[in-house]
Amino acid sequence: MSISPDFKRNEAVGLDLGWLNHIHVNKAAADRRAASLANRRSVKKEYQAAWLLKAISVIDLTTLAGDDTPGRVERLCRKAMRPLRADLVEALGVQDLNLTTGAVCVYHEMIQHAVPVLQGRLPIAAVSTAFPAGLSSMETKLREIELSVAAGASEIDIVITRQHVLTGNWQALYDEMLAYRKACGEAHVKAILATGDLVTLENVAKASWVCMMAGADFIKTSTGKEGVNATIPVSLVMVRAIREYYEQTGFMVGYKPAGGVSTAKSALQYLTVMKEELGNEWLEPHLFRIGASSLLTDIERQLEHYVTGNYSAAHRHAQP
Ligand SMILES: O=C[C@H](O)COP(=O)(O)O
Repeated sequence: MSISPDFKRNEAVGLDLGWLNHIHVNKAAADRRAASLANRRSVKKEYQAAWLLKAISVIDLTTLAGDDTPGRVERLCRKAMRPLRADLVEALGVQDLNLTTGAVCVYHEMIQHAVPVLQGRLPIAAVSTAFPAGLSSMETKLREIELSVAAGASEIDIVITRQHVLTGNWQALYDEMLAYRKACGEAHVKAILATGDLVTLENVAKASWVCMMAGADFIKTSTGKEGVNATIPVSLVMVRAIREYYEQTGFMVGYKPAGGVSTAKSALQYLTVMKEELGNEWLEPHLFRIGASSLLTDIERQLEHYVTGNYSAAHRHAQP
């Protein structure tokens, strides 16, 4: 991650149940705001290409499939380092940008195949802690984090234990998150809330707060494996929690919508949410990522249309 030297990493501030008791989510208002974002053109047409390039720079280019192979991961890494076809880079006149995605995101076992291709030029995010359900022993999950960091991951995407949220056991969630944060050491930790499993937006808000209070560097919506993954209403709740946490503590926590974000249009909506709710500072890769496996293909297609006026079939674009 390119982080400015004075960036102050979030630290555990202690579990304050008083903050949680104040949380109230107006679901109807969140839904209305989400609908207004979906219905309006989020970015003026003349700026769309620039915004799509920005979107590419914050993608955690992901492959998290049971049939992942070393070859697939190596292709993914090469794509992450050169996410746009050379002719499009030239036509857009953005050779000097040296555009890359924000990171690649893989299973622990695949880190070893990403390392030689990326050679430290891009962060490797690993999903550790028994992704996606997280239902292994704590000892196993902490060991997995340590092994992922030792193998070369500089970002760890952990999954929380959903039952702690569903039973209101905030102390257990705090303790778990704190232990993960400690096991990560210098590696940054993204807390996956699996919001599709959490039933209410109030639970999403409370889980966001507890994970931030326990030192999460990012809060992330989903594993991509829940029935419902990233949505705009959930994002509004989470980014507002990030804003309030910043107002209370001075710590800037990052946000990562993930799962089902596959169109350029939806990426622009998430960028708009970040810009309007948190401001331009939160549009940089150290504070914003989009976890996605197929989004880049659609963005490349839209940029080709911008350059040539035509769409080519999606299969013509290199799939990671
Ligand atoms: O963390 C990222 C997600 O697992 C990717 O989900 P996706 O395949 O729906 O883009």
